[in-house]
Amino acid sequence: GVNAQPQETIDGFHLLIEALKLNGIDTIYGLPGIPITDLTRMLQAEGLRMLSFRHEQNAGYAASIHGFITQTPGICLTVSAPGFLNGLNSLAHATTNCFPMILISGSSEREIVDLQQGDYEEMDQLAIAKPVSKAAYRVLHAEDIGVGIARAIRAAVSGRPGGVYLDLPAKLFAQTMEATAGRATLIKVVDPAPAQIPGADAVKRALDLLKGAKKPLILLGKGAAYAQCDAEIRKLVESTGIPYLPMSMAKGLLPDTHEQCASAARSFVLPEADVVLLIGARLNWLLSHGKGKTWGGNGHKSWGKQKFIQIDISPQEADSNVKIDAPLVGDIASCVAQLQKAVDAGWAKPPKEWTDAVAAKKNGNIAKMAETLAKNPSPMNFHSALNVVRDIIKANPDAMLVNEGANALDFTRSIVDMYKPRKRIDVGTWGIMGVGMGYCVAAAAATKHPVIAIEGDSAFGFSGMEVETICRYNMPVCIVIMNNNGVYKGTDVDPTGRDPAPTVFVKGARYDKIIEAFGGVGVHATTPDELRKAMEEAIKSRKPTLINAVIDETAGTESGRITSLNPNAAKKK
Ligand SMILES: Cc1ncc(Cn2c(C)c(CCOP(=O)(O)OP(=O)(O)O)sc2=O)c(N)n1
Ligand SMILES: Nc1ncnc2c1ncn2[C@@H]1O[C@H](COP(=O)(O)OP(=O)(O)O)[C@@H](O)[C@H]1O
Ligand SMILES: [Mg+2]
Repeated sequence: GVNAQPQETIDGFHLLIEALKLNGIDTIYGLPGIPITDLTRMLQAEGLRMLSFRHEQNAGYAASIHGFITQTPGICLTVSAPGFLNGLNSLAHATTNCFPMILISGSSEREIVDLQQGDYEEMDQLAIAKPVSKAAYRVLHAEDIGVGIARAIRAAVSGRPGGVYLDLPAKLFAQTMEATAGRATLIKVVDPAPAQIPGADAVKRALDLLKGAKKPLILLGKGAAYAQCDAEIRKLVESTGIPYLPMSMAKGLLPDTHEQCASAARSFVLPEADVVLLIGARLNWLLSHGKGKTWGGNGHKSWGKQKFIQIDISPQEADSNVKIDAPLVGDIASCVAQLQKAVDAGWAKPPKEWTDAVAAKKNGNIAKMAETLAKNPSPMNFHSALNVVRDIIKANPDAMLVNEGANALDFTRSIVDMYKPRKRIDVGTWGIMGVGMGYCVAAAAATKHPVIAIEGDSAFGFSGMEVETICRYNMPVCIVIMNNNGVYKGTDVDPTGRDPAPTVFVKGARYDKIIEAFGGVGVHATTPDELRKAMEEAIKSRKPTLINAVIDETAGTESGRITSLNPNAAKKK
């Protein structure tokens, strides 16, 4: 017949890119190589932001925290086998922390993998990903890419968010199909994180318990921050008048300076409270599993009498550690809305003796801390350095705060007040070191706000090479390394005299020189004034900056706040 129009075709590369764009994905964190190098070029050419890292682990941490900040899955893209394995840490981190992310890795052909015939970077990646992910899928045919992306997104963000693995064998990308038919296979997911309304009976049970409390306490977890119903949460806290404790990444949901914030009285309110309302917080190790000394311990008058209400989207979380008297299963926004209705209908504030007792304890501790912060020892210690950081964050409440280390983490969490939600992003549930620089890239890419990273010198070392990445994209990141010359402190020695101790680093290390290699601003700060000036300049200039803050080597304690988790070595005979 007449010369038929050549059929327009579409290949696997472009079906994948169009499926991502169709679902509002605009940023990819990854590292090029076989079989995805061309994919990274095409993603960029098609208008997605393709952020390329120096180690896939950091790209993965970036993707995981992108998910926490935006409620859309962060995407990490890696090559097969070694690249995939480097991404696994962050996939497990995302699943553990309930952050939505998708790890997409190229892989070898099934025929060769399944016969173990020794393909280039051969590995059964799907099988290896399953145990550390919330869900894991593989796509073999181009017409299934639309379903694969839809399933991965829905699995990542619905219910309890988590890490999802999507395995794409190399041959998939070059497959082609007729373009119109191909595009018809793509799915734009509808309502991927549906509201989960709590049952009326569960709401009533929770309210009856909370109404009757003499010493109620609200515990806000990172789930409450993730839910992005900030005004509703603030209204519930303020309209009930109940004191609240924010977990690390829930800080800023209400300003830490809020009169109902009980952080400075944590060790008083946990054992004393008679009813505890958990909102998006698990009673895991961070809360001493809801029992033991932290909660009053055996023999304490509240022992075994405390009642728990738990708002959580996971129906299985209740009773994981202690009996939950009123599980309220649903998404936080829906659960808080139901509770608010009852509060609006009339609510008695908690007894004055309770709120006064909390305030007295809190104000006493704040006064003590103020005394410590006012000291100006030389060399600087964590307190005098963080007193500066505290002022900088107060003056720049929109800045993102990345934080990791042991003392560098624990002191920052208690000294640096946060004023807005989802600004403090840190090691999370696992206490994992190495998230810092990946988090900085994602925080800069996902929020456009300036990013301040307070890093232990050991913690920084896990991802330090990404300083080049931060400079390459010219990101407004100000890294402050709390350089106490070691893991926890810098004073250990090798009793045999042969080597440096396993916990110390090069004396007087000049980390600030590293960033100068990539065109960034390096500062060596030995006083609070030098630190303040350098941070203010970095915020103003928005130039990538690394400040090497020299901290007293004796200032830290082993493992910071969690010293008790260290096993006791048997006493030498
Ligand atoms: C991946 C990984 N490796 C090792 C650790 C163990 N660890 C390590 C190695 C820390 C570093 C502490 O040293 P730092 O310099 O970062 O902080 P401070 O000196 O301020 O305490 S904190 C901690 O729990 C970890 N949590 N995660
Ligand atoms: N939108 C949501 N609605 C309800 N629960 C949520 C939501 N998002 C996350 N969660 C829950 O929040 C909890 C977060 O707990 P966790 O990570 O232990 O916080 P933290 O460490 O701050 O205490 C998880 O149990 C998770 O299921
Ligand atoms: Mg250190």
